[in-house]
Amino acid sequence: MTTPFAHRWARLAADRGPLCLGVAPSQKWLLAWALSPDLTGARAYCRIVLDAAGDRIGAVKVQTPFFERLGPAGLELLREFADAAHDRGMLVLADAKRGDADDTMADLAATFLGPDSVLRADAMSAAAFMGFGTLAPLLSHAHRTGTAVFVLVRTSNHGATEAQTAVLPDGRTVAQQLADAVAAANDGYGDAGPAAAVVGARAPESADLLGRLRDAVAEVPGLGRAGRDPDEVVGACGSLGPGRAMLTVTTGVLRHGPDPAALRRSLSAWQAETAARLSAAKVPA
Ligand SMILES: O=c1ccn([C@@H]2O[C@H](COP(=O)(O)O)[C@@H](O)[C@H]2O)c(=O)[nH]1
Repeated sequence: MTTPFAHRWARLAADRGPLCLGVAPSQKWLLAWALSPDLTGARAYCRIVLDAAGDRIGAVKVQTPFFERLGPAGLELLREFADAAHDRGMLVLADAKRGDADDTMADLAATFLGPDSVLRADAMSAAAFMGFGTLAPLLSHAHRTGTAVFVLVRTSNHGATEAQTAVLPDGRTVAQQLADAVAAANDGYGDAGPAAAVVGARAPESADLLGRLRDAVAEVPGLGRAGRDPDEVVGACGSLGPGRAMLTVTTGVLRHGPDPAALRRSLSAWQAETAARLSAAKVPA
């Protein structure tokens, strides 16, 4: 029997804390780390990140475009990175933000999700712009393989507000409708549903959105960004059950690279801080 993603994450979050490390070998970051902005640089970047993460971090969120731009060798590198992350006990969230018609979704799942897929991730992010129903084949595959689909509910980029807070005829915002759809997609699975959510917690309405998710795992990006108050970001996660919050930091850690010792120090500090802030934010049952 395959262990559901939600249970695997809950166990890791209890052991290693709720922190997820963003992995972004973009040309910008490779140059900032004095690496060549090509496959060689990306390979070195991955080695440094894996060394820094060791076996203490529960999950990595990999920005797939920064690997895809490197062609077939970049995809091979992404797969090697996922294997190496698994060897260190981490879960891999492929942040591909994909969405398409439903007849493509089984193939998308076969590309990204699970040990028999091309890229062997434990989860991927997906957009429901073509209708939440188009995600059904992806969710079924995720259920079968113990993986998860992180649906974009409220993203952390500034430009997202107009589309995601638009009000629907039933009075809910687009983001609220998506959060409710994630919760409904997990109906019948208890606390082990394959639908998860991305909720950038800087937005003032994020606490409401997180509260709508019921048992779904929520990835909360944006920690460590200038202008973001970690208390505000983590505080919004107070209503999530144990092992449901996945708190992602990218820039906040990467800016300490490429020195592995500095990266490790930053990761440890974020790990301790997020765990403490999350437990302080918990709403008593
Ligand atoms: O809505 C968003 C906005 C940005 N990202 C990606 O996250 C990292 C930056 O993360 P920070 O923790 O805010 O530094 C960058 O790679 C963006 O592409 C995202 O996933 N969602």
